[in-house]
Amino acid sequence: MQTIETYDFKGKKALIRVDFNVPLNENFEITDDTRMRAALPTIKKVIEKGGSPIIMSHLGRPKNGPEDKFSLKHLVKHLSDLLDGATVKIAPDCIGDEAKAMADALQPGEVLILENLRFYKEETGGDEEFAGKLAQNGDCWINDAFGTAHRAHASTAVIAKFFPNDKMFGYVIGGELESLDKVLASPTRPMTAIMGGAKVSSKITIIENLLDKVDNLILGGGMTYTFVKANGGKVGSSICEDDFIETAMTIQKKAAEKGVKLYIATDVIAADGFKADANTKLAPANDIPEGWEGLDAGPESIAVFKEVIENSGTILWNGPVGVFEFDQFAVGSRAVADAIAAATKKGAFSLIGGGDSVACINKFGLADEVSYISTAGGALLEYLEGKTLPGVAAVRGE
Ligand SMILES: Nc1ncnc2c1ncn2[C@@H]1O[C@H](COP(=O)(O)OP(=O)(O)OP(=O)(O)O)[C@@H](O)[C@H]1O
Ligand SMILES: O=C(O)[C@H](O)COP(=O)(O)O
Repeated sequence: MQTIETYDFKGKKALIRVDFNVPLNENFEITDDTRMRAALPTIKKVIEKGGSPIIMSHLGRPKNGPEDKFSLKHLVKHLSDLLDGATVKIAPDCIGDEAKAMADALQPGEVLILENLRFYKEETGGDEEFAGKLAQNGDCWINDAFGTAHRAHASTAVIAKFFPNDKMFGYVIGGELESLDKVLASPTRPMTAIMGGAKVSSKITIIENLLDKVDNLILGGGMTYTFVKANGGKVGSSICEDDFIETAMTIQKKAAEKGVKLYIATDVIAADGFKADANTKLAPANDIPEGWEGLDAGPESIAVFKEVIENSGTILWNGPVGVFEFDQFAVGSRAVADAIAAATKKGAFSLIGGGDSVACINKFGLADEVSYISTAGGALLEYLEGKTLPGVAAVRGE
């Protein structure tokens, strides 16, 4: 299999599928450029080895063809800044004569971005003819979009057949797989997963699968209350998914059978509304008054979480343990982030994934103090579930 290191890029046009699906504010300014920064080593390497990078990405989920707010033109200036002022051009379309002409005319050191792939429904439809048209813009294909690797789209998977001997992973996917495989295959024990956040239903299967891998499982944030209710507790108006109470019971039973230690928040900061300036009170997690909802972990839970995390060899964090966006409910997530940083300093391997979890660690300024930050949300979780990701399989020729 080719790699960026071995491949000869000299004079070649390298089609790089990246995940530049970054958040934009109402003025089309990028509010978190983690995914763009992550792709820089791959882009720079292609340039350094004499190739011309041609960037392909989606942005958002446009449904009806081209739409200004989903245009990748909003990213051009910032990419140029990140590349120390390199010339970055944008083609008005991702396929067709004009895009091809612009790709052909690229000078050494210049970068071309093709317009949003999802302006064509053929992209998400995995259309082979469309993939072939994209392929005409380059001599090789680098897949570096880990965040989109769980999608079998034209540019993430189908395009591979047009480059049987000229396809490879970029550094983002390479790094993500290496880090995730390390967590999954040979974790330094004890291994601890912290699962919080708000998406109980979409993450509960992952929790079940994680029981085969971890020694400790911390359940916090919005994840707490379905479990508390399953155990007969009163959760007030906390986020809770009644349809998954049965699953929560099964998970607890399985954890006991497998010897996995489960730590569910025992005390919480309850609020009288989902807002930054809500009134608060400390409450037992299983006795939250009607009209109140748990929005952060309490001091007793935080102390236990910290102790477990700081004595772990491998740590996986997905989902904040409180509504960290509101400062008064960020205490638990801050404590978890600090404990992860402390454990990492002592030699633990720490991996953080998920859009809000990454925003959380960035907010606390601790991104440099953890071992690895994943650029992926859904793709990371599917990989952790043991699923084959189409974007990975396509490069490997599986
Ligand atoms: N107790 C709680 N009640 C309600 N919401 C909570 C609670 N604790 C955390 N949250 C919210 O959960 C959200 C994050 O959940 P989510 O499961 O989406 O995590 P994530 O890291 O973004 O992962 P993904 O990328 O898979 O979405 C945050 O916005 C946070 O405010
Ligand atoms: O943000 C993401 O998770 C990726 O960019 C994939 O986006 P999608 O869920 O719209 O396919």
